[in-house]
Amino acid sequence: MTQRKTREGAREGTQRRAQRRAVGDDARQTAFDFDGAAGAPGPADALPQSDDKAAVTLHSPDALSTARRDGVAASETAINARETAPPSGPRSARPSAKPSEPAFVTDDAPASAHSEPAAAVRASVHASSSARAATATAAAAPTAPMPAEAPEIAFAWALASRLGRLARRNGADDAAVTVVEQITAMLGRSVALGHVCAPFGALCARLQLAPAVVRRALAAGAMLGSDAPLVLDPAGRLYLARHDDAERRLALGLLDLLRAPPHRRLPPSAAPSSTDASADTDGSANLPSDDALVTPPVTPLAARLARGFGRSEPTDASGDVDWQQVAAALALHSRLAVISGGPGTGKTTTVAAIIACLLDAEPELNIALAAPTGKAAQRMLEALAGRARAMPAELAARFPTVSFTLHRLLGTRGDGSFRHRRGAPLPYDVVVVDEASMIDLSMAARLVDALAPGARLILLGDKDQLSAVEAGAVFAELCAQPTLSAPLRARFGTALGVSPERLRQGGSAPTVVQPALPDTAVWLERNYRFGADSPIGRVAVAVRDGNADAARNALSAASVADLRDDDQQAGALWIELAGDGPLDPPTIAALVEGYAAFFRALNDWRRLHETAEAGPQRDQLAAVGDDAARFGAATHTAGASGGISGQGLSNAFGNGSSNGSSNGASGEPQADPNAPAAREAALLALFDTLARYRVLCAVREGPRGTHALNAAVSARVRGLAERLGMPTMGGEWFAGRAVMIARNDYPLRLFNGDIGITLADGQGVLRVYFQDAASATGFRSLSPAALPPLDSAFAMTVHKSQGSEFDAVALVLPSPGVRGTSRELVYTGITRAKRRVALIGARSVLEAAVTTPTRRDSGLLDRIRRYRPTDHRGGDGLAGSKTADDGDGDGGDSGGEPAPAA
Ligand SMILES: Nc1ncnc2c1ncn2[C@@H]1O[C@H](COP(=O)(O)OP(=O)(O)OP(=O)(O)O)[C@@H](O)[C@H]1O
Repeated sequence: MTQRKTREGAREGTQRRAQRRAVGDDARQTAFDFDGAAGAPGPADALPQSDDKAAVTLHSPDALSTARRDGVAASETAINARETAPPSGPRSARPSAKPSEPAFVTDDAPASAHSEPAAAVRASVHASSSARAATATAAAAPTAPMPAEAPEIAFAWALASRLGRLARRNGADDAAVTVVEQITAMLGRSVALGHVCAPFGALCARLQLAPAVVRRALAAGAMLGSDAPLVLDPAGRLYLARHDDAERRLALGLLDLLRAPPHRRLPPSAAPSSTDASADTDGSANLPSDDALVTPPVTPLAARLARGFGRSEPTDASGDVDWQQVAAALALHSRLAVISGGPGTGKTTTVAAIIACLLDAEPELNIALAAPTGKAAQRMLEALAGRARAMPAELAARFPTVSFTLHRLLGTRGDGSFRHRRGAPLPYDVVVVDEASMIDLSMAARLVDALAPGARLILLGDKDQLSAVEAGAVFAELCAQPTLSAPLRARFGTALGVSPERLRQGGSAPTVVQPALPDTAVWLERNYRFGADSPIGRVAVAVRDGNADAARNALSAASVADLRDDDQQAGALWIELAGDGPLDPPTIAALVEGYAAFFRALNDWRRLHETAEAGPQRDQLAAVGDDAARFGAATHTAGASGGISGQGLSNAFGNGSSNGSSNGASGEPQADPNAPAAREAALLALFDTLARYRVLCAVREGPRGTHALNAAVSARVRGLAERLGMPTMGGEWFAGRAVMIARNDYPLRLFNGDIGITLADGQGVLRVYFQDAASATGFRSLSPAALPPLDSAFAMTVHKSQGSEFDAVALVLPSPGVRGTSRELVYTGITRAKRRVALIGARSVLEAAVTTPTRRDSGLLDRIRRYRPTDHRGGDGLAGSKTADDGDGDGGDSGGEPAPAA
């Protein structure tokens, strides 16, 4: 008996794990967590191997982001997984069963399958063959080879296939399974494109099926309800359960942040006593003061801000509203501050002032700096360290000295869970996150969950940049309506000496509907770096505003020859490229020459490792220079060689000015080659010069994608390395190859986006060098064979460039007709440039991108509004709202959707 129960439990456990895998859930995503109710876990190998493999490949968050980034590769992975998945039901109903079978078409379902929903489905389906065809094309994956740019189709197909099988196992008949497949294919496609949810009514309309029919089919497959893979919310949004769970936790967490004022994590006995709010002389005596809990004695807000910003006067002499100060005041007041601004609008300046104000009041405050990528985290730390140096020494000494990636901050474990979460919070009083527009929904929920009670969260970012690769646009949503309540406007207006009426922005006029999260967001719109008349600033604003004419006017028409300008004159260039094929050789040669300073630094490194006399080296260089000069002459005259020009190469290798290398790029090396300092200086010069310039692409694939351009640039660099006698290894490794890590590797402490440079070590062996703040030298090197997946880094996607800045950027638009550009992408690419940006492509592509903003479906703000009214129930009001929402799976059936049509 006991044995039978154990076997049954094991079977049930296996089944439940299989279900969970089927929708790509994992132990962290608890909304669809069967374990609480499951029997004893079954043997791990109970599932067919192919089933396991497919589920893991297709649905882990990493897989989805990889799918979106990797185009063909991901599609192929998904297809392989689909094709290796075992059959699970009658052949006629399996979308994956037969390549030639049109996916998601119900006509050939067996007649015996007719249930009531099946009959309705069948009737609708017969009436809508064109809709079926459209659906199969747009959402459900075709069985023909996938187009390279359609990883979302592969994901949609795989999800549909999984959930179709799950529905069948749950007892749905063929027709209901077909509906499940169709609707989940469309949902999967939306999710893969970054939406958190999809409008159920619109999905039904596209299928030309009544919502009631679809709901009954979903119910027949046990797709909705407790522990089910899908959730339909009261407003008619269809979610994957894990996204519903993440959105719910995030909404509740954000409301929780706003419910109580900030306070420190001090034990009660050590906590400072409260201070009378009336001591605050800035006119806010009736407001609950943030200072009351944390800062005895309270300093007037105006004085605090003036000190934090290092000004003698609190108010802006021009009489304009100083939104940096407003943002800082908000961050001091509230536990949540969302500060959005483009590059150069003063986000770093503002957050430095906020930290100074907080540390000034509470020297022991624990502050964490974090960002979604290692690069962005490092940039923030360096920028803040720079600001701290201008502050009083005792204050500067208390500034944070480390920064984290979000994964590191939260403590990613090998099994994919996180050390810090609700119940095991982060040991910080303040968490500052830069580049927050890159945070997806799941990470945002985890971050908010992991905050200590009373801790503050300060999010910095640019709402107009690309959103996260994964589902969600949390940052843009949170700062969509930057609205200050009347009491705060009064308080801040008094402190800053401006009328409260002027403290409105983003169209937050009095008539605007109440925002979901007032008193949390501020936009910084004045650009202190570019100035109103700078070409980069003008074109960035025009693109941001969707004004294609203004964008065109702000760009200067240029030719490929202008790209060769090694001095990288400031400006915003437009280089028209007709046709849709690969870039022509002169254009590629010009793009390569952008790396001239890097090549000079590379040559310095080589010289440090030469054992031969200087004479032969110069001879060798001269020979290479001659060779290239011939190439260059051909390029200039015939315009077709694709070589590096004589001018470019002679600059690159020591005959030109030495603006690339810190240890003297021209002539002989100026440092003792055996001194570690000389090696470090040469390495630093390599990283510095590499960081000055980058070729950015909208897409990876295609003739104007990163793969093609990396191959073209790499071929040139490799050729140079060979001619200089620098080592190469196999087909892809050569001295001078710049690489970018494509996947986090925690044991190696390498993270997605980390940049390395391949160089010969003292023994002439190729190693990849990385900057490493933890190392005494500032660098470390690893064997190429030890590295996680990587790409060459001479050309990178705009997505990958987020969080980085370069002096000069060449932004290559895709060929006409290739999807992948958007307003946000072009804006993000342009704003990576500090001095010069060159846009290269077809006019039609630029115009289409500028006029195509990205919109992401989400229920976050609605959910916050929905949960909010329960706030005044008292006690754990927000938790009460959770209960109301928990029933969404079933509740959705009754709320938000029209009554079932007969
Ligand atoms: N209120 C101000 N008055 C004058 N100069 C300012 C002001 N705020 C910022 N700056 C200057 O503008 C430049 C850009 O500021 P900051 O680095 O803070 O902007 P940012 O938004 O963090 O830029 P990025 O996103 O590119 O890092 C800096 O040189 C800074 O000193």
